[in-house]
Amino acid sequence: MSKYDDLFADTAPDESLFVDKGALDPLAEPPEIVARDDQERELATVLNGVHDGYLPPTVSIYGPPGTGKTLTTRRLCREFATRHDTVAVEYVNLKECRTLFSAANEILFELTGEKKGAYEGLDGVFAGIWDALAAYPEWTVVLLDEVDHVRHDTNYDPNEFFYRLLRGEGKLARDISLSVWLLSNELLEVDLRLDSRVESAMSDEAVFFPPYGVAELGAILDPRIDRAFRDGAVPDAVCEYGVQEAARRWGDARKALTLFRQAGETATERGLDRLTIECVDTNLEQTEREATIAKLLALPANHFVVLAGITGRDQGGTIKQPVTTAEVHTVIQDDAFPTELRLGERAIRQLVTDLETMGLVETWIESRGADGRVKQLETTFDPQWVREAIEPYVAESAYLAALADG
Ligand SMILES: Nc1ncnc2c1ncn2[C@@H]1O[C@H](COP(=O)(O)OP(=O)(O)OP(=O)(O)O)[C@@H](O)[C@H]1O
Repeated sequence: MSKYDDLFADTAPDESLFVDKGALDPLAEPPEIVARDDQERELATVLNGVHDGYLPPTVSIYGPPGTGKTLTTRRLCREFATRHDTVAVEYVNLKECRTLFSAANEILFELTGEKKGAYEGLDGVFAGIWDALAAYPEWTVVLLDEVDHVRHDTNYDPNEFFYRLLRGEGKLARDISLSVWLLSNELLEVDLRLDSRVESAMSDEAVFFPPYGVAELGAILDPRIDRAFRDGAVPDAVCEYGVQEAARRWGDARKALTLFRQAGETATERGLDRLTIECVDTNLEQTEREATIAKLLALPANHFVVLAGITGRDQGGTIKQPVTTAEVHTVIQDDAFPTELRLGERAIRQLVTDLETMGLVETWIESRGADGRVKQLETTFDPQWVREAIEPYVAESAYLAALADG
């Protein structure tokens, strides 16, 4: 017997509680969308506008992560398009786009399978988009997912981008009927601080996806847990407990699926023949930690600097929270940022508001008697996680580099 026979025998999942772990993969398309009847109806009503000769120039689809925005919107549009030759749907994810140019190029790529070189500029890319759409059916719906990811880049003025997309000359000249559906966590007008020129070109059509409650998460998870685990491996009480905790903490289907996968892995590692509440508890924190760190890794550098300032250490080396904006300012003002990028108190306040909107920071006002009222800041998660996510940001600032060394 080679050592690999032993190794494979050792790691073979014969004691596993799973029969089809893939059923808990959040990326796997579920056969049925459940618990989103209201949103499906709203979206279907908008699409049916083609029968009256109208689709809104924009539709905002917004809500917190893992609430089914992408799944529901894509499926509904696809189903509608297969029933109507006059309608085409294209899906573009802008998550990786760091500039206005790359975002536009990504749309072009979806339409044509090709991208333009940088020398053709934004004008060249938009010309390509209008050329492509001229050959499309009468109505085109373009779904722009994670459009909020590109917002803070120095090269990116969302106003410029949206104005071209909605009012571009090439589009108007060719009478192209384009409906741009914007998927994001926040309502874009608020989030991107769009100017009135762009706002007037957008419609106020919006569909909100709220966090899932217990009953909704249960309806999503039950069939997938059934498929994923061996018969009897997930007692009802444990299933209910996990669903309740996932709903109370997150309302996020993606995290809830991950929680049950990890809890199943824990039970298997421990040689148990069924999932226990303890297995779920062990992974609640773990799931939260992974999801938060993923969020931290996607933050623009300035936001991360402020967050690091909120989780600075005191003289004794322990992380001090809560802190005030002034304290954050003091901590990070010695930074070796180029002067023009150094963050003043006003910029810090704005960044804190962003972080609060993203659910990473909470703030409250404390009365200090004669000293007046002071705003206090605190992370909504274990501040130590900021240190765990620091590596990719280290080159951005001397302050972060010092923290990473420390
Ligand atoms: N209503 C639902 N019915 C069945 N499965 C669902 C439902 N909602 C979410 N899911 C599951 O959760 C996964 C994540 O959902 P989705 O990607 O649509 O969330 P989202 O709101 O677009 O999230 P984000 O804002 O992070 O992009 C889906 O791929 C699917 O597996």
